[in-house]
Amino acid sequence: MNKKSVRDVEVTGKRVFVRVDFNVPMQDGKITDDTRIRETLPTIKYLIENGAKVILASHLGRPKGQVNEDMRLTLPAKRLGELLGKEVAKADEAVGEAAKAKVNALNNGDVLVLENVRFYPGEEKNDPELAKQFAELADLFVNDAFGAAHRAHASTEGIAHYLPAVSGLLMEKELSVLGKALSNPDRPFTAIIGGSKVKDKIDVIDNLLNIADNVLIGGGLAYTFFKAQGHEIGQSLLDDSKLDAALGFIEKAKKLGKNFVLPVDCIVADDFSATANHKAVDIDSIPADWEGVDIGPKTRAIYADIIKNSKLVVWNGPMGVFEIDIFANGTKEVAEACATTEGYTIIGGGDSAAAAEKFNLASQMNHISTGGGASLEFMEGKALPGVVALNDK
Ligand SMILES: Nc1ncnc2c1ncn2[C@@H]1O[C@H](COP(=O)(O)OP(=O)(O)O)[C@@H](O)[C@H]1O
Ligand SMILES: O=C(OP(=O)(O)O)[C@H](O)COP(=O)(O)O
Repeated sequence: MNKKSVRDVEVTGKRVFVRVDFNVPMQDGKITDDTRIRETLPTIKYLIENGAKVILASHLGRPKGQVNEDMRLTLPAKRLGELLGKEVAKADEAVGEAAKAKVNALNNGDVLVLENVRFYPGEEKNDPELAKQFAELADLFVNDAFGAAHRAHASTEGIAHYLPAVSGLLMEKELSVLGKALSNPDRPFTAIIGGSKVKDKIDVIDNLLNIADNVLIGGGLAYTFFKAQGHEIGQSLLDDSKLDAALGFIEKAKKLGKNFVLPVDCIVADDFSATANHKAVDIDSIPADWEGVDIGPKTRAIYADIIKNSKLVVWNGPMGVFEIDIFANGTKEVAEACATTEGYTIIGGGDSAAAAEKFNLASQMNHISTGGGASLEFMEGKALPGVVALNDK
C-alpha cells in the first residue's frame, strides 16, 4: 500500500484519534458478535505498547444525527476492556469540552472510547466544522475502520485534512488480502450478495457482473428482482426505485454471458418472529400477506453446487434473517458450502461474519473481512474515501 501506516510515524506520548468500526451486531442489549472489536486489537495494543494516548471513535447503527440510547458505545467499550484486560474510559460525547476533559485525563498507554460519532448531524455530511472538532482532540489520526472506509464522513475522511493521517494495522491487512485475491482472480469467481441494505448493494451488482463469472443473489435484495419480473412479493423487502436497474442487470448478464442467478424458491413467513408460520414456496407463489425471509431448499442446492465448483468466492450479506433460527438455514447451507469448497473464500460484512461465527464456520473461511459494503466497493475498483485521504508514503 502506498499509504503511511501507524508503524511509519512516532506515536509515543501522542494523542491518537483512531477511527474504528465498532458497528457490531446487537440483540436484546447484547453484542452478538465481537469480531470487529477483536480485529482492531492489534492496532490498539500497538498504540498502548508504544505509549500513545488512545482515543477511539466509531459509529454504531444509523441514528441519523440524533442521540439514540440503544446506540451508545458503552457496550463495545466494555467489551474492549474485557478483551484488553485493562480499564477503558468512556466519554458520553465525541467532541466539545467534556470530551476534551476526558482526553486531557489520559496518561500514556490509556484508552478512551468516545460516544457514537453518528449522534452528530455533521458526521455523515462530512461537515468540516465537526471534522475540525475531532482533530482538536488529537495529534495524529489513524484510520482502522475498514468497514466504513467507503463512507466520506467527518471521522473517516474529513478529519484527515486537519491532522497527519495514517492507516491502522487492520486497514492495512484488509487492503492487502483483498488486493491480492482480486488483482488477478482465480476462476470461476463467484460473488454472492444478500442482506438488507438493498439501496447500497444493488448498484454494486452492475460492476460485479464485469469481474465475476457467477453472481448469486439472496437475502432481502432478491425481492426487488422478483417484483421487477412481475411476481407478487407480499410484504417482502423492496426498493421501488431500483426496479428498472434490476431488469437492466439481468439483461447485462445475458449480454456478457455471465451466470446471474436468482433464487427459484424462498421461505415465507406470516410474522418476523421465532413462532411465525412459515413454509417454502416457489418465487411465483409468494402469498400477498406473507414475507420472504430466506432462500428455499432448491435454491440452496443450486448455490452450494456453484460454490463448490468455484476457485474464488466472495460473499457479502446473509441469505435470510439468520438471527431467527427457523430462517437461518439458507445462510447456514451457503456458509457450509463456502467452508468446504476448495476455492479461496472471502466473507465480508458485520452480519455475514456474525453468521459464520454463529455456525462455527468462521475458522474454515480463508478471510473474514470486517467490511461488507467496503469490500464490495474495493472489489469494484472504486477508491475508498477513508483510504484516499491518508498520507502517502
Ligand atoms: N429476506 C430478508 N428480509 C429482511 N431482512 C433480511 C432478509 N435477508 C437477510 N436479511 C437481514 O439482512 C441483515 C444483514 O444485512 P447487511 O447489513 O446488508 O449485511 P452485512 O452486515 O453482512 O453487510 C441481517 O440482519 C438479516 O436479518
Ligand atoms: O456495517 C457496516 O457495513 P456493512 O453492513 O456493509 O458491513 C459498516 O459499519 C458501515 O455501516 P453503514 O453501512 O451504516 O455506513
